[in-house]
Amino acid sequence: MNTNQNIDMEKKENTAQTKIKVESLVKIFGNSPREGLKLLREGHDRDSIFEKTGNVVGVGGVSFEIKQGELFVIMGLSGSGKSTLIRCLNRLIEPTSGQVIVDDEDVAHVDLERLREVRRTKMAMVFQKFALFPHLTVAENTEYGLKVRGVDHKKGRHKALETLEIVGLHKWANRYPSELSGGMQQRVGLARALATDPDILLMDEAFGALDPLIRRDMQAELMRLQDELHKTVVFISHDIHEALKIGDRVAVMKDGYFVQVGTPEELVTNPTDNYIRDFMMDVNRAQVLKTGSITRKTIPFILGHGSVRSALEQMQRHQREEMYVVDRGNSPIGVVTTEALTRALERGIEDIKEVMEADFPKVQASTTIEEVAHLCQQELPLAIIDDQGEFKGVVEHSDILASIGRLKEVDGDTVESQPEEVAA
Ligand SMILES: Nc1ncnc2c1ncn2[C@@H]1O[C@H](COP(=O)(O)OP(=O)(O)OP(=O)(O)O)[C@@H](O)[C@H]1O
Repeated sequence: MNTNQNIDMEKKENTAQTKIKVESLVKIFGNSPREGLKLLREGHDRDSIFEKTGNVVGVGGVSFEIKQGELFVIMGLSGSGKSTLIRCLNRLIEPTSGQVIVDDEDVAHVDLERLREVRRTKMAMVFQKFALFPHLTVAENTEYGLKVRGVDHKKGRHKALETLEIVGLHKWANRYPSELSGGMQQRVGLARALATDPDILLMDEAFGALDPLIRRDMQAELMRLQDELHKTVVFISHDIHEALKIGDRVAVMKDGYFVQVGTPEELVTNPTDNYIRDFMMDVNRAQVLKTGSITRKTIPFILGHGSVRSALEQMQRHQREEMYVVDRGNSPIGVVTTEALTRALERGIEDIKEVMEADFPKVQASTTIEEVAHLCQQELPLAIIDDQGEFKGVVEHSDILASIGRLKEVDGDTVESQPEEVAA
């Protein structure tokens, strides 16, 4: 039995600082957007505004905040307003009203010169169609944004090669886009955006043109880059699986509005209406739910606080067959079972260290249930730790099975043990 599993899933850093704050953003297409806006404010819906004025409401008034380092996905069906919204953020499309505050500055209302500066220094966009220049090499394409900014060739080339290395394409620097596969071309698109070192990446259906397998690679690549570079990413997708897989938070958009914004787990376990519920119908919950959401809070035994006898008494009181032992920093360091403790007592062993099993399954709370499902075969419950390595509780194998629907629905609630206070 291989019980020493330590699935090391780095939890994404999500600092508290707001990077983008969008307030009541509206975009109305047509000849008389002001008239459309007036009707919108009077409470008319999209269809009614179209009938009365011929104007199309692309975005009907959305407000949201994105944190520094967050990967925020806007997901919706065709025509829901995703592209319009993301283009309003850098004003490739001029908003009709509302604010787009980036680092305390309302980008929706700065003059064109300042807007160009913001685009050059803070935001870069990655498009679905790659938009590479066919007559330029991979390195030249990557360097392009830097050249436009007036960075000298030597420096620009150095930065381009460095960035190509990050996306794994440095060996292809002197090739032309036509020699590359679709996935590789999109990596160049990504490298070109990253080369300018923007704080914010705007990605409009960036992987939409890729084959499923390559798309999966690119999703993994983006998540890896995100962990490494901590950019703020706004990612548009019409694919709910992609959205739930890569997003720290996902906004589901419909007819120009956000229907629900939440973490993938919140959307799966707590859809606010039938529209969201329908989307979640064919989602594999095990791929979305984290072990942290089914962790049973349990009281561990603190090493140094007692003897074999006191550990056994504590376990009997809690009717537990096994109990994790933590050090004074609350890190799990071993597990004891009633059987081993009883045998130790019979043999007159008093020190818990001599009885403790140090080989046990340890899993980070941010690991998905799918990733730990194979550990169901093991005898011991999983010790769940946070990203600082502190003990959070245990997951029983029945919890894993229940969460993926084989025994019963858990609906993401934390399953708690009886919170009886004991002196350790
Ligand atoms: N330039 C435009 N002029 C008029 N209407 C537009 C224009 N651009 C978009 N629209 C309309 O705005 C609405 C939102 O379009 P948008 O392209 O933002 O949707 P989307 O969710 O990105 O769709 P897709 O996934 O197909 O790109 C649609 O009804 C669309 O017809």
